Amino acid sequence: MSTRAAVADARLVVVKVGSSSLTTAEGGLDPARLDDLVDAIAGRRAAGSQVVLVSSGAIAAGLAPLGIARRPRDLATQQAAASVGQIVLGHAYVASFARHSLRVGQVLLTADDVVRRSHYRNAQRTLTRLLALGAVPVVNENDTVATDEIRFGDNDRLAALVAHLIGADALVLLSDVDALYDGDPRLGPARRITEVAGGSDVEGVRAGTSGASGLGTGGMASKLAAARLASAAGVPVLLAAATDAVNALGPAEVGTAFATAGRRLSSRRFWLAYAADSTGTLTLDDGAVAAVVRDRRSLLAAGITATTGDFVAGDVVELTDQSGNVIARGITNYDAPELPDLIGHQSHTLPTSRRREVIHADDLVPLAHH
Ligand SMILES: Nc1ncnc2c1ncn2[C@@H]1O[C@H](COP(=O)(O)OP(=O)(O)O)[C@@H](O)[C@H]1O
Ligand SMILES: N[C@@H](CCC(=O)OP(=O)(O)O)C(=O)O
Repeated sequence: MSTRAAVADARLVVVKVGSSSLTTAEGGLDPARLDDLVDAIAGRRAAGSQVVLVSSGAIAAGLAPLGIARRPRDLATQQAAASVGQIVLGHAYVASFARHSLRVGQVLLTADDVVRRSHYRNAQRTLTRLLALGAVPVVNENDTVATDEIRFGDNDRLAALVAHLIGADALVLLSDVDALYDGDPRLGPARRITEVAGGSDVEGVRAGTSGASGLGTGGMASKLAAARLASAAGVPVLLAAATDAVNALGPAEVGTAFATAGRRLSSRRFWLAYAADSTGTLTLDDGAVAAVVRDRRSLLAAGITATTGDFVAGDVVELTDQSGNVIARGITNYDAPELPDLIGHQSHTLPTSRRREVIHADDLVPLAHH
C-alpha cells in the first residue's frame, strides 16, 4: 500500500497542529481557524476513524489575556502564559467539537510520562480508554510543570511519541506551510518535496529552526525530525497545511508523505531507540559497527575505542562510529568506570568476571539511517 493510501485508510490517526495555525496575525487564538480544523477532524471521525489531536497554542493563547505582547523567552513566563492559555484553548475545543456533538478529553503530558517505561502504560491506558468512550483526546505538553530536563521541547516530537505509544496507523502534521521544501520557502524559491521514501530524499534539505510567527518552537527542523522518528518506528506521516486539513485528512494528495522504514518496533525497542534519555556514548571501530548494525550481534569490549559519560549498568547509551554518527542505542552491562580497562581487549584475554558482552544483542537497537 502506498504511504498516502495508508494515511487515508488509517483507522487511528494522530493529528498535530502548531501554534501558528491556530492564531491570528496579532497572536490571539483564531476561532475560525480552530473551527476549520475541528470540522476536518469531525469529518474524519464520521468516516470511521479515531483521532487523537496533539494541539499546541497554550502559550500563544495566554499572551493576550495577560497583556504580554510577544512570546516570552523565560520559562517561568512561558509557563504562566501556558497556564492561562491552556484553559482558553481547552474551552475553545470543547465548544468547537460540541458543534459536532463530540466530547473532548484533555491530556497533558511531560516527557517522563511517555519516556519512562514505568509511566507510559498509564498514558497509553488513558488515551485508549478515552477513544473507547468516543471522546477526542486533545494532547499538549504539560507546560506548567515541565522543566527543561523533562520537556519534550516541541509538540512535533510529542506527537510522534504519542503516535507510536497508542499504535496509531498514521501521523498527520499540520503546519502553516503546505509541504516540506528543500529550503525555507519564505526565504526564496524552493523545491517542493512530495514523497520521502528514505534518507536520501531529505539529504541537503535546509529546514529552519524557527517559524514565521515566532509563536511556535522548532520550525521545520523539529517537524522533519519527528516525521523521521515516526516513520522509522513504522508510522507513516503526512505533513501538510492546516488550512488544507480537510484534504490532508481525506483522500486528496497534498503535502509531503514520509514512508515507513520497515516493521513497527515493539514498545520496548522504540523506547530504547528514541524515547529513553541516554547517559553516555561508546565509540566503535568499523568491525563492531558492522557486527551491531549489519549482523545484529552483541557488542563486545574489543570493538570499543572510547567511552564518554557517567553511566551505570542498566543505563541507555549511544553507540557511534568513528566519525561520531550515532548508529545504535543500547543498555550497557557495565558502569562507565569499569570500561577503560576492558575496551579494545578480546574477551578471552579478560578475567572471567569481565567476559560478559558490553551490550547484549537483545538490548541493542540499530538506528535506521534511511
Ligand atoms: N525546508 C523547509 N520546508 C518548509 N518549510 C520550512 C523549511 N524550512 C523552514 N520552514 C519554515 O517552517 C515554518 C513552519 O514551522 P513553525 O511555524 O514552527 O510550525 P508550527 O507552528 O506549525 O509548528 C514554515 O512557515 C516555513 O516557513
Ligand atoms: N506546548 C506549547 C507548544 C510547543 C510547540 O511545539 O509549539 P509548535 O511549534 O507551535 O507546535 C504550547 O502549547 O504553547
